[in-house]
Amino acid sequence: MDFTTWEPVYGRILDDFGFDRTGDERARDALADLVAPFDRDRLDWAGATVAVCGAAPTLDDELDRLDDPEVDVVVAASTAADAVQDAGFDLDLMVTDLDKNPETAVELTESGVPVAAHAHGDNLPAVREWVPRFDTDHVLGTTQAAPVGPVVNWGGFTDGDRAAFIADELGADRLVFAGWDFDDPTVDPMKARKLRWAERLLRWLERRRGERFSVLDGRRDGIDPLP
Ligand SMILES: Nc1ncnc2c1ncn2[C@@H]1O[C@H](COP(=O)(O)OP(=O)(O)OP(=O)(O)O)[C@@H](O)[C@H]1O
Ligand SMILES: Nc1nc2c(c(=O)[nH]1)N=C(CO)CN2
Repeated sequence: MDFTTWEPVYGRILDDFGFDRTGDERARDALADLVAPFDRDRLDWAGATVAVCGAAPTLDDELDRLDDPEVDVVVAASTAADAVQDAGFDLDLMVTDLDKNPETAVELTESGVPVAAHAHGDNLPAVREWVPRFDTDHVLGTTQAAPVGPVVNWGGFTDGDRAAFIADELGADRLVFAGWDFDDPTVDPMKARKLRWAERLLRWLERRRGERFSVLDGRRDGIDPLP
């Protein structure tokens, strides 16, 4: 997705949360100074079935979905990367805003697994602390503001839905999901609100793709549509 398509939705997210666009831009610029252009051809997922793993408590019970022979690529959001690896599955990409398990991201880049590292207005200290520790060859810098230099914006807000937008941008043929619970009673009110947005964004993405994400089955009527 290009920024022109993303920007109106981004504006609604900023309004809803009261986030400051200039804060996102400042973090983006700091990230741009720390990363190099990422060769997207190394992640050519054209025709692939991509499993997008979220970090809901249900993930452990759903990891067997990764055993499906149809799954070609595994992407994990934030702490889902640890669960996926602990269960013995190979990871193709970790997507993170560095707020929970940045050590995992360091280890992954050191072993040649790409990490999509996100900068936003509320994680600038983490960007400054952790991105310099990554192996730069294996970092894809992302922003939710306008893309600049090596930092891309292919859409998405929370780590998990951003992972789905990245898979879409990289040509995935089908997206399947593990570890998603939009109604998770264990999350705090801010996280619950972010999950509402993740759900809306995935609905938007599936409509644009002409796909039906099983993770949204039974929920579509209750989702406030995006353009
Ligand atoms: N019930 C859930 N609890 C947490 N994350 C969930 C849940 N369901 C889906 N997810 C997805 O899993 C991702 C990773 O969650 P985790 O709590 O590890 O990360 P996070 O760093 O706090 O994520 P974010 O900063 O994007 O909110 C979330 O970004 C979200 O997209
Ligand atoms: N400015 C800002 N942007 C975000 C934030 C956040 O807390 N602040 N959280 C996100 C996912 O957790 C994604 N983007």
